[in-house]
Parts: sequence; structure tokens; C-alpha cells
Amino acid sequence: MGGAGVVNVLEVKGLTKSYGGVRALEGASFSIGAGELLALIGPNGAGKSTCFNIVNGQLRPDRGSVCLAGRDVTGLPPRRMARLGVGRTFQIAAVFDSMTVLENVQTALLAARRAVFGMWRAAAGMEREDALVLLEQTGMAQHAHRPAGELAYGDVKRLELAMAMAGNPKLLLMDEPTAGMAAAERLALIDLVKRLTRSRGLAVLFTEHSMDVVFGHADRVVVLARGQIIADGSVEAVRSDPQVRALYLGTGSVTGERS
Ligand SMILES: Nc1ncnc2c1ncn2[C@@H]1O[C@H](COP(=O)(O)OP(=O)(O)OP(=O)(O)O)[C@@H](O)[C@H]1O
Repeated sequence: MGGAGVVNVLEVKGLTKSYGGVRALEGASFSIGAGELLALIGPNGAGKSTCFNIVNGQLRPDRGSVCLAGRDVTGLPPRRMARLGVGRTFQIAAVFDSMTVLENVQTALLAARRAVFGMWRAAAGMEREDALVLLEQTGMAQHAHRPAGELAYGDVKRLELAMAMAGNPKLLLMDEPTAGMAAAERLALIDLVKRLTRSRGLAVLFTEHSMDVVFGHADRVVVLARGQIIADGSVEAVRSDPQVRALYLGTGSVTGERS
């Protein structure tokens, strides 16, 4: 992505971050284009969370830059990042169990719009139609009037995705989106993410330990090891990269293994 004349949705350059004496990231650079699903993988402690937290403004890098649609946003706080189009989902779902699925999405829409337009734009009724569209797009329309607390885990994750879409992000960060899901469920979820990525021209950066998800669905894979990027390329290129194979298993295949 990012060929002549095309501005990447996200471009990070030379990201470096230490915690005391621990160098968590060292000169990490990569980019993501619109409509692209990028997996960021690496063993525990490789620097994935640090990278995420820098991109969404929770952490400031010691060096390096973060550009969103060509604009330097390095070091802006999370609220500003969110307003500029950075959305995030978490490993632990952040939905209100006692509210219905529809109410959860309406609340997310309201929060996103308040952040942009201010408190006066707080007419809850106006969010209903848009919330229903988001539920349709995430395959959750049939659950609209159920309390979120009654949903199966896979449906909670889909609801969370609908809520993340409420902010109309350009870039969506997903921290282990399929953690705790059975194989069929996680492939269905990532398939949904991929469809939304394409249909909305979204750029998605996700971390993932399930290699079936990464190698079955990502458009591109970036591999971090001890804070440095050791591979960045297509699924095929990364899967056959000798350094990546050595990192994951010594010599064997990276498919289907947890790090
Ligand atoms: N707040 C902190 N204080 C000190 N060291 C930290 C802190 N956060 C992370 N680290 C260290 O920085 C390095 C990178 O951690 P990071 O959490 O970014 O890796 P990760 O790839 O997300 O790991 P995991 O897959 O286990 O979540 C590790 O050595 C970690 O111990």
C-alpha cells in the first residue's frame, strides 16, 4: 500500500521506547493503507502492546513519529487520537451487560458524537437508525433487543466491533480480537472484520496469538522480536521467512502455533 500519490492511513517511523532500562521498541517502522488488515505478531514481550499504546496516544515514544492520513499526530492524547479516527477494541469486552445490544451501540454513537460535536448533540433518539445499520453490518440485528449480558461470547465480540465502528474510525486497533474463542468462532469474527475493512475502507492493525487467524486472513504481517521488526510482508513471504520460523519454533512451521 502507499504507492505513488496514495497516503497511508497510518505510518509509523522509527518508533523507539524504553521503560527504565528495558528497551521495548527500537526503530519500528511500518504503514497501513485503507482497506488493509495488518497483523502485528511476535512472542511475549516483543513490544506489540507498546506499539499499540503509542499509536493510540496512551504512550509517547522516546523517538519516532506517528502519522495519520499524512498528519503528524505523535504524542497526542487518546481523546484527540479518537477524534482523528483511531478506534480500539480490547481483549476484555467493554459492553454494558444490563443494556440491550441496541442501547449499547446507541450509547457508543452518542459518546462518539459528543466527543466531536459537544454535549448539545445529545438527542438519544437520533442514534437509533444508525445503530441499527451498524448491527446489520455486524450480523447482530437479530439480537438488537436482548440484554448484552445474555449474549454468547462470539456475539459480545461482534457487538464490541459494532461499538468500535460507532466512532467511524479510519484506523481500528484490535488487541487479540479472538482471544478465548473456539476455532470456528474466531475465523468467523476475523472474516467479519475483513469484510468491514474492505467495505468501509478501514485500516486495521491487530495483534493475535492464533496463527490460523493471522495466516488465514491478514493482508500483511509485521513480526516484532525484542522491539525490532524482523519481517514485514505478505502472509506467504512471512510464513516462509527463516528468521520468523526460527523465532516461532526453532525450525518448523509457524502455522497453528501459539507464541
Ligand atoms: N510499564 C512497563 N514498565 C516496565 N517494563 C515494561 C512495561 N510495559 C512493558 N514493559 C516491557 O517492555 C517489553 C515489551 O512489552 P510489551 O507489553 O510491549 O510486549 P508485547 O509484545 O505486547 O507482549 P505480550 O504479548 O506479552 O502482551 C517487555 O520486556 C515488557 O516486560
